[in-house]
Amino acid sequence: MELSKYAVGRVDSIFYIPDFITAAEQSFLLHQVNSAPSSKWKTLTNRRLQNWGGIVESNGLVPQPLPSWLTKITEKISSVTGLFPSPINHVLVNEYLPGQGIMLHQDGPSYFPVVAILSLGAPTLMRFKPHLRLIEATKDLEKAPENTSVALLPGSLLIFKDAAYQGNCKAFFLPSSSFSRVSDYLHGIDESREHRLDDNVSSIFSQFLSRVSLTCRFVPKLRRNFIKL
Ligand SMILES: O=C(O)CCC(=O)C(=O)O
Repeated sequence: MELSKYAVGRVDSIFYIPDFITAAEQSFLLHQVNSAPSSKWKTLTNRRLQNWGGIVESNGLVPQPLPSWLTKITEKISSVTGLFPSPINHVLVNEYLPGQGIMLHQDGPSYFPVVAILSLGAPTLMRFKPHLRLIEATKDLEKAPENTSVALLPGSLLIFKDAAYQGNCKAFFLPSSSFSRVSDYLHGIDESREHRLDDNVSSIFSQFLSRVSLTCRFVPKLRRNFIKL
């Protein structure tokens, strides 16, 4: 796939593929998410989540196999995008009720610096905001780093490559051309029922349905499970 055709926003290395999956695939995935035992859900203040693939610790992943309904979709993401060096081995399922969101953040250093987020259910808006250190580093330049937003419709795939995955990207043998400025950006979703695209585009989404997202990543370093006696 020629990914550059799907580049969006005013920040490099963000890609948006609409209709990445069909309505039937969406219903299937939602059904699987909703069939998980209630113990699989972790409830946070502003969303709830399921963790699949194992526990990500600062020094790697204590792996658990992904269920087949997830390997099928993650294999499709890997093969279509060609961005992952090995099979995706970690998926977070987030569920947001109307008005819920996720605060601006950067993903942890254990992940390979590419994220693929599949959206199901309600639409929303993902915001990218320059990190303070990028604002500082570019304050003498003519062009200040910009905020950008991407509307995420159900069935779409958002990809961004984030060198801020602390960054010793060379360790992953990425060509330097694939390093991205997104590394210096935070991403998040406002806790609001209405999402304004940006100052120039006045579309507003009102959310009535809940939204479910699948955040798919690859953790290169695996840790062996151990039992303490
Ligand atoms: O739900 C989303 O689209 C974003 C999730 C996210 O940023 C994360 O899991 O780190």
